[in-house]
Amino acid sequence: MKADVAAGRRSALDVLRAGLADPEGVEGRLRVTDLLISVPAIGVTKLERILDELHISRSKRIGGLGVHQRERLSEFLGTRESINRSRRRSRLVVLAGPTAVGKGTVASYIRDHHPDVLLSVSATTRPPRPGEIEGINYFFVDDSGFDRLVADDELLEYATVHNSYRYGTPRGPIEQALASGNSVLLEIDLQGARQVRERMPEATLVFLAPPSWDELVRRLVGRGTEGAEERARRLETAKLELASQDEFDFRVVNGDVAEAAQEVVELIKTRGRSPRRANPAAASNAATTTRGV
Ligand SMILES: Nc1ncnc2c1ncn2[C@@H]1O[C@H](COP(=O)(O)OP(=O)(O)OP(=O)(O)O)[C@@H](O)[C@H]1O
Ligand SMILES: Nc1nc2c(ncn2[C@@H]2O[C@H](COP(=O)(O)O)[C@@H](O)[C@H]2O)c(=O)[nH]1
Repeated sequence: MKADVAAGRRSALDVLRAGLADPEGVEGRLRVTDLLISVPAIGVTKLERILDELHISRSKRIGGLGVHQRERLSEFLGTRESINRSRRRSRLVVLAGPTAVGKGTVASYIRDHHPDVLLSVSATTRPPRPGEIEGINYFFVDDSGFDRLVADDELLEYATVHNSYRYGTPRGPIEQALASGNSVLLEIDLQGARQVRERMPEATLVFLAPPSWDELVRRLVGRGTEGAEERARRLETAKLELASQDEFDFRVVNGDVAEAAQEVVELIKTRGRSPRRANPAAASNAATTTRGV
């Protein structure tokens, strides 16, 4: 029975209800500690705190709970289950990868074709490029505006990218979207991806890889938005980013924008998490998802 709860085959609330209905039955004789510890993400430390908050002693069995203890435990498990349900439905996916690989292009394609996925809009101290729109591409702020966002803890993560400008992910819209069961896509750099992993370990990290180094350089030069010095700086960072692929859950090669976007959307919409390591197999010209092994 405990194994059923741990594996998600039966909810802890169902077991509690069965135990209360039949105090002498199998569920009724189950200790509350055993019930709680079988709930995913409740470990020994949390267990102590929860028992204290519910005013239930360690030795209590479900069938022996008093009226108020029953109410408190039912409410606790009910709330926990509804939070878990909404977390299971929603996903946070981080798309990272070297400069000019096409992160922004793939992310915009997803925004335009999959309006159900929230594409996070970052704050940055970088000045707008021609055609970039405030609130769509970025929230453009000056240094003191960015300092304020940091001081007010309004950013989920932030970093100085390519040793030049600061970029950060506003926390509020993401928390709102996840709480209401929607999926969120962050298009950020490697430092930011690492911070998100630290703060939200349930996030899925996707590495967008170029078909080849030469193609990456072609895309950067072809975009024409950076001078030679800035391009050189970005390519230096790119080498470090390419070397970090193993930290990601999945690797998608951006050969064709629509195909790469489709691969990312499938990762957003499907459930299972991968083991941590992405396979840095040779890149191909097509979008290719490589699962962690
Ligand atoms: N699959 C693709 N095939 C050919 N060109 C592409 C592809 N994807 C993106 N590009 C082009 O590559 C250039 C860089 O793309 P984009 O600006 O989206 O990269 P990025 O990863 O967001 O870069 P950065 O990290 O520097 O902001 C753009 O000119 C874009 O049109
Ligand atoms: N850590 C973060 N990195 C971000 C964020 N938004 C964008 N980025 C990354 O910055 C570089 C440069 O972007 P560009 O628009 O100036 O070319 C790129 O790698 C983006 O992914 C963010 O919120 N946090």
